[in-house]
Amino acid sequence: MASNEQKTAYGWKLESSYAELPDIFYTKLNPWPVRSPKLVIFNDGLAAELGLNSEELKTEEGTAMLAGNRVPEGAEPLAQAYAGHQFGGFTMLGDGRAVLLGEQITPGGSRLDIQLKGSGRTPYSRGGDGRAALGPMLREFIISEAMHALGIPTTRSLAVVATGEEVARETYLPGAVLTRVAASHLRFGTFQFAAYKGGTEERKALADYAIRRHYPELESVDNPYIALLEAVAQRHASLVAKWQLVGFVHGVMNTDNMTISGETIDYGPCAFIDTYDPATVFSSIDQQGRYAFGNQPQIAGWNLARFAETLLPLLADEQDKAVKIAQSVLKEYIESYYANWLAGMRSKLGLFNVEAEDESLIGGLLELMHEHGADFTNMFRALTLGRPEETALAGRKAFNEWHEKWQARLDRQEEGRDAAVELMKASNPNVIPLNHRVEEALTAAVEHNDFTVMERLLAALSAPYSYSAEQNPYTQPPADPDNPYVTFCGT
Ligand SMILES: Nc1ncnc2c1ncn2[C@@H]1O[C@H](COP(=O)(O)OP(=O)(O)OP(=O)(O)O)[C@@H](O)[C@H]1O
Repeated sequence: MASNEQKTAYGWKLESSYAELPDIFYTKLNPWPVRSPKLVIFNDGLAAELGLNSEELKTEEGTAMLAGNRVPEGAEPLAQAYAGHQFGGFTMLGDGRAVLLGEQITPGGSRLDIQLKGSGRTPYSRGGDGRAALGPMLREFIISEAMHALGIPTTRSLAVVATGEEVARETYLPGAVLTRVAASHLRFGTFQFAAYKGGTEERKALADYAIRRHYPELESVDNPYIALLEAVAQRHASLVAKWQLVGFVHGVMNTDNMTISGETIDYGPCAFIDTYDPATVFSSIDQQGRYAFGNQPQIAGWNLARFAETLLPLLADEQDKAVKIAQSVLKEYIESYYANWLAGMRSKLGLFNVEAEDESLIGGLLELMHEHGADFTNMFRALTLGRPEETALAGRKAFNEWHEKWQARLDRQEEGRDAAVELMKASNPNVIPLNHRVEEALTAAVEHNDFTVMERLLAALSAPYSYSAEQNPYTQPPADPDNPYVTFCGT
């Protein structure tokens, strides 16, 4: 048996292909130990997928690993360098409070990054303390796992360990370390770093690595770098459409928060919209609404343009030609995003086939929802369950007319009503992480050391399309829809 097929204790089977990149891309260092680690939440299902031994990891020694106090045997942790456009301005960044323990080779043969977030200072910390607060790490755990259950590509959360130390933010807060699992942590910002700090060789090394790791089928095509750009653009056309279809607001779509794999990353001031309003923002620092719900598809396009710029020397020998190639890929992104979104909206309304009037049917509903402040998730749930009378639009003449048109449209389909309802159930989640429910769970955990509320919420969120009766308490919109209830999203 090859040595890399032997598991160490706890099920670790860590490699570090990332460290084979030129050394400008990282700094090897161990996480900084914390005072008194206590495991507060652990994801048994994910551990099993990773081939990790849950029971061993939950022991004191195992928890010490998830806290960064002990490095798994054979692991060579490192902090990754990257750059990014933050709210439009370019800056050098890097893992300022995270280390990559390594890449776990799973029983299914996947290679997944295991990262500790909140693991102490690194050369990229700038002025920061390298630490993370418990509330935001639990929030990342809940939302990322909910996104996964919704079928949306995302980084995952394996565990949160409370550190027994305080972190100084506006006030003193309990500290924590999150174990994050990702297809990789290659970001658009990693390429921006390569373009800024390295030469063509470094860019090429990074692009080759990204292709090998995420798009191996492109290795043999004529120009794999054009194919890489296209593939990343297509993954984001799909990803952002999925966000829009469930009402997810990322909140900080800086280029360092966009992945080459097409996974959602960095659950900072993110949240799901309650009432439907494209202008919704959850981040208090986003005064201009740059990252508002309705802007996300365009912002992803803007970020893709920054990514494309880093690849220009690899796309074609002449700059003009390279720019034209990039522009055409970006145009395809917009078209593909819209096609994905439209197909998803059709499914949300139980429509199998395409009719010319669908766009106005969909647009008409969204306009009414916006005008009358309808709850996004509940609206589509009510339509799925055939209970239009339970929506905020009930009794309105314009909605009645819309509803009649929609019913007639459904009647024109061959597939029949039962199939339409099944399609709607598979496309409209019964339950999403409603902000007031997330807040309630985090308040119980952080302020009262009670993690049972969070565990019940996680269970309700684990099968969002099941329409089970146990989920009912988690589908009630907030009493006060004007209060966005997003407070644990700091750092
Ligand atoms: N307390 C901190 N100490 C040091 N660096 C920090 C701290 N908080 C954030 N950073 C760094 O600032 C940058 C932007 O922070 P942001 O909050 O967007 O990222 P993050 O949540 O830490 O990381 P990720 O994108 O990996 O989820 C990142 O490079 C991050 O590592």
